[in-house]
Amino acid sequence: MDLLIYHANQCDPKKCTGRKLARFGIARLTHRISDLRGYLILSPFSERALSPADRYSCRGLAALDCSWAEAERVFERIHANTRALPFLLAANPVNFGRPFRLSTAEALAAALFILGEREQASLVLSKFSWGHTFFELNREPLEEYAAAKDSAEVVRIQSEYI
Ligand SMILES: C[S@@+](CC[C@H](N)C(=O)[O-])C[C@H]1O[C@@H](n2cnc3c(N)ncnc32)[C@H](O)[C@@H]1O
Repeated sequence: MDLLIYHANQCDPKKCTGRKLARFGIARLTHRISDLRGYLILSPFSERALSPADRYSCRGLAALDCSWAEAERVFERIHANTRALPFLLAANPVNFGRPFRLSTAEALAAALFILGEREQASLVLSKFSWGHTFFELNREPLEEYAAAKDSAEVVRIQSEYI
């Protein structure tokens, strides 16, 4: 699946997971919001949860690599085609153990897993020393979300974990 990252240039380049994915040719970077057209955009502010039913409804997946402090303002400019990821724990060193606050790489990998693209999900996180920890921490909910029929079922499953 095609992966696109809108990059807002707000992060420490050494720690930025989006830049790292681009360096490995796993995702493309863009600085233009208009390039996101047609992509399913991963947004923690979306009212709709991602589910396997989204699998064929987009040309690819997009994330917005920006600072968490600026995220609400950046996402104000994005209106269509957004999806939130359900309850999952971050494994990255900056937000380890925090629910919902995933790095760009974790968000893309989780979305790929839910959409049935498990090999690509593993490839995304294989570039990070903590990548396997994300799957270990979240294996059970990820399996359940990936087997859900639609967004409403994902939300129901999520409520059992919160
Ligand atoms: C705010 S940026 C932070 C990037 C961080 N500096 C890094 O290097 O990975 C993380 C992006 O991943 C996606 N993301 C993270 N958590 C998410 C969630 N719970 N639901 C949907 N998307 C999420 C969003 O696209 C979000 O903008």
